[in-house]
Amino acid sequence: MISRKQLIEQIKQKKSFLCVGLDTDIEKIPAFLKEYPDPVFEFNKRIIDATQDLCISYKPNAAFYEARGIKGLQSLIDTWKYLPQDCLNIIDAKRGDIGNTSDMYAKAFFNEDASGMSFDAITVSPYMGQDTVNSYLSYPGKWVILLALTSSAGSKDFQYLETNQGFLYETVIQKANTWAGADRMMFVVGATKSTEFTNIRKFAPDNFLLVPGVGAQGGNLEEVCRYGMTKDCGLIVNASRSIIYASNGKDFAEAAGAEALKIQLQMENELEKAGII
Ligand SMILES: O=c1ccn([C@@H]2O[C@H](COP(=O)(O)O)[C@@H](O)[C@H]2O)c(=O)[nH]1
Repeated sequence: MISRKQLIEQIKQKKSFLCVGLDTDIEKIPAFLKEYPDPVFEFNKRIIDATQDLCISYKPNAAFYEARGIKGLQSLIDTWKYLPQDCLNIIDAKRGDIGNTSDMYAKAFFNEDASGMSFDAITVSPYMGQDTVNSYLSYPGKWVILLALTSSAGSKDFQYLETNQGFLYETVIQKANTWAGADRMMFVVGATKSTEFTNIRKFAPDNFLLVPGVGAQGGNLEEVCRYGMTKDCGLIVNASRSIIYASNGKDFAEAAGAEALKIQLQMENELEKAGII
């Protein structure tokens, strides 16, 4: 469990607001790891060892684990157990369903006694409304990270539709902020949408934003910070492929560490510019 206060402290202490995405594809990891009983866990473990001083968050994407059935679930459980407890550990699951089904999703990812895992935060789709989000909020101290303006090209299909209260994504943010405070609710905003951050801050002045899309998707970290950073930082910027697949050789963990360090140094610079550290 990590509170807003602890998150802000971690950012200042580590001079970083980096989230390392564990989108671990068994087809893409170095061949020599296949000798280990669980190559995916071994890969994640070494990535975590190489990056934990440089980031404040980890985000396994559930799809990469669920796609491998029982073995994948075991890799996810073992990875969760290995994640540093001072980091905000996010399961990127993008769930959303009626209440009793959401209760089961929440149990799967938040209730260690039931499933063997208890992440600090989960990504959730807002499409089905408040009753479908309450299940996650009923776990004290856990975070909901609601999809608002995604990094995908298809974000234009629905998220920019006009509603009585502006674009649909603006309505999502305004409504969801009546469901929980900025100590429990975050929003996903893609780094590829950096020019929208000024607008988003009108509706989400205090919320942390989970920002995927730097690295492999080409988002610009400096612009994200210019338009999206708050006095507490307010940003958790994710990079997955650019870090974890920085090398496909024996040096993959070292290369991941070097890539994470590059981003952390940029972040340190941005935090200094903003007078946060
Ligand atoms: O709008 C969104 C929401 C989630 N994602 C997820 O973030 C990572 C990005 O990975 P990269 O390799 O750094 O591109 C991945 O898990 C996506 O599912 C997103 O990209 N955009």
